Amino acid sequence: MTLIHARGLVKRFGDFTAVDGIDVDVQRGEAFGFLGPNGAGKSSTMRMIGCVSPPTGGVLRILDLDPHRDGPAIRARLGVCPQLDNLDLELTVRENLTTYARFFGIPRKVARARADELLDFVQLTERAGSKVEPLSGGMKRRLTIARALVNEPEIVLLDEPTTGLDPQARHLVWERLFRLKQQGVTLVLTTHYMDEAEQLCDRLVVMDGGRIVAEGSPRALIERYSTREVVELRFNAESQDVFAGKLAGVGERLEVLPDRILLYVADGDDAVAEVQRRALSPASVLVRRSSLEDVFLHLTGRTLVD
Ligand SMILES: Nc1ncnc2c1ncn2[C@@H]1O[C@H](COP(=O)(O)OP(=O)(O)OP(=O)(O)O)[C@@H](O)[C@H]1O
Repeated sequence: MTLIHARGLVKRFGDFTAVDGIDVDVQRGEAFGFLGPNGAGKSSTMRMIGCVSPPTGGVLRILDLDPHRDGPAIRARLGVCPQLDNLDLELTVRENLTTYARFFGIPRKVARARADELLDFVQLTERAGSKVEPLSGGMKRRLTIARALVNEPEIVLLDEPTTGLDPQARHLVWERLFRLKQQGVTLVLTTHYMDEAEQLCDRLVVMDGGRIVAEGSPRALIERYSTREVVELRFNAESQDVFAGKLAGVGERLEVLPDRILLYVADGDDAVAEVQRRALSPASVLVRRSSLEDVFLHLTGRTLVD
């Protein structure tokens, strides 16, 4: 079943078009991602899906309902984890959940039991009675995710779920989100981290300048828009272009970045051997598999994380 259906969806702010006619379908049980750099239009799209920002144009159906007419009914079935944690600092960890539950008309006793269950799920049981302020960034984010689950939503919207977290905290959030997905919850997330998209998303769209530039599973996108391996070469010299000229014909494609040259190749070791045959001596050589970062670079000519 299609839970989110958008055709030619547009969001304008005055003369500025933030979302420029995108088509999206999200199926039940999917983890779907919007991947793109800052300003690509991801949050604007999420806010329209969350029924807190009306579309300027196009068709949008959520849970087979119309956001304009049925906003409250849709919102009751969504869980929202915004980009910035907006937890109530005056309340305890548990109270943040029980108070939020009251907005959905959940009876006090049920709310308390659900809060305890959710605190267990996000591994915050031991902090239930403490205030929010002293929690680490990762704990706050997990509490925000728990809060988004209070109404047992069918779709959870996560706007950059791990931005600003350290690597360990990110992995813990990913692991919890993966569990949620296993439980059949539909996840829709935005991210500008390609590793996050690769870890979490069954399918994603790559956005740039308000438009969708590619769509597919992480693996399909990499297969379609990149090669199997990438050789990263760094040279000590000032002029990379000179070296780039000498590398012509090695592999399928070459990208010159300010600090390195990327060779897109089927076999990295073969390409490195060819570089050596041409008597070029890079300061460092790294052979790695292609990633979504390479897909984005190929599609837009820019790196994703700037
Ligand atoms: N309320 C608004 N009024 C005017 N312009 C806006 C508004 N909200 C967003 N924009 C602009 O729309 C563009 C897309 O913003 P949006 O937040 O959707 O991008 P994003 O991909 O989510 O990036 P970020 O990761 O920075 O949130 C940006 O150029 C932004 O400045």
